[in-house]
Amino acid sequence: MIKIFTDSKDLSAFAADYFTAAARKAIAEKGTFNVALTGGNSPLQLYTLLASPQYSGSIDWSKTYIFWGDERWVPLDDKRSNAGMAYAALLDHVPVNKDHVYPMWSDQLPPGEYAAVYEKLLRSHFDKSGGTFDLILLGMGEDGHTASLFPGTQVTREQHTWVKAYYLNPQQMYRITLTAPLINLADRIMVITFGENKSDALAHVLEGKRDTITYPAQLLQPEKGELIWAIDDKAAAALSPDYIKTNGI
Ligand SMILES: O=C1O[C@H](COP(=O)(O)O)[C@@H](O)[C@H](O)[C@H]1O
Repeated sequence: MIKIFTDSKDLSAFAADYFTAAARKAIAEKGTFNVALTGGNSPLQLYTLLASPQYSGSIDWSKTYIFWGDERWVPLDDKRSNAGMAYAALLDHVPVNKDHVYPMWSDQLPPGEYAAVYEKLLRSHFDKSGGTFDLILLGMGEDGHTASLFPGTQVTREQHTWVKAYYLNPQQMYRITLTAPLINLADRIMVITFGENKSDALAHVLEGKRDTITYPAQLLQPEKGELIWAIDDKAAAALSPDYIKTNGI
């Protein structure tokens, strides 16, 4: 499904409503809400909105467990940190239990070891709380990457492991990421994508020939859950009218 907006404010309000509804449903049904946050610029407005009195009061943050879809392997006070951004825009302003927040970062372990620890933590958390992620938020880069599943990387071929870390040469940094086998178990995936610089990649991802090595966002194919692309009209510019007619909501 895709939902196209002409205004980023409307897009973020839609995403905030979606987030809130997912949280309320999960908490009503099983007592917890398990969500993975995304990084980059796209979710900033959403996080700010969720922190506002209009939204923050409608979620039981004490029953909310926060994970991440991916991370740049930098400390939280580094301006590139996805978790640092989420704390500043959202988590520092809502009554979430800080012990229920699991950034993908450790200053004690190297990234590869921490990826295994993070996977263990997720498996044990899901054993206790039941199910997997109620919601995974993601973005998409102009190269068609999502989470830290970058074009041409081995991690796009992963079939079993849930969390991987690897050195991303072009960026000269480690990345840590959930992999497609775990992402696709989620009940809901929402990908937030803005801007004309993403229109070519988005058209390839949604309408092009399947090539998940070149366009890793094509890996998003939930087994049973819902996948929704919340995009602006600039990102949607290269989609065909037929595709929009068939998949638009
Ligand atoms: O590097 C990353 O980029 C993507 C896309 O970011 P955006 O700034 O274009 O919205 C993001 O989804 C991912 O979490 C992040 O690590």
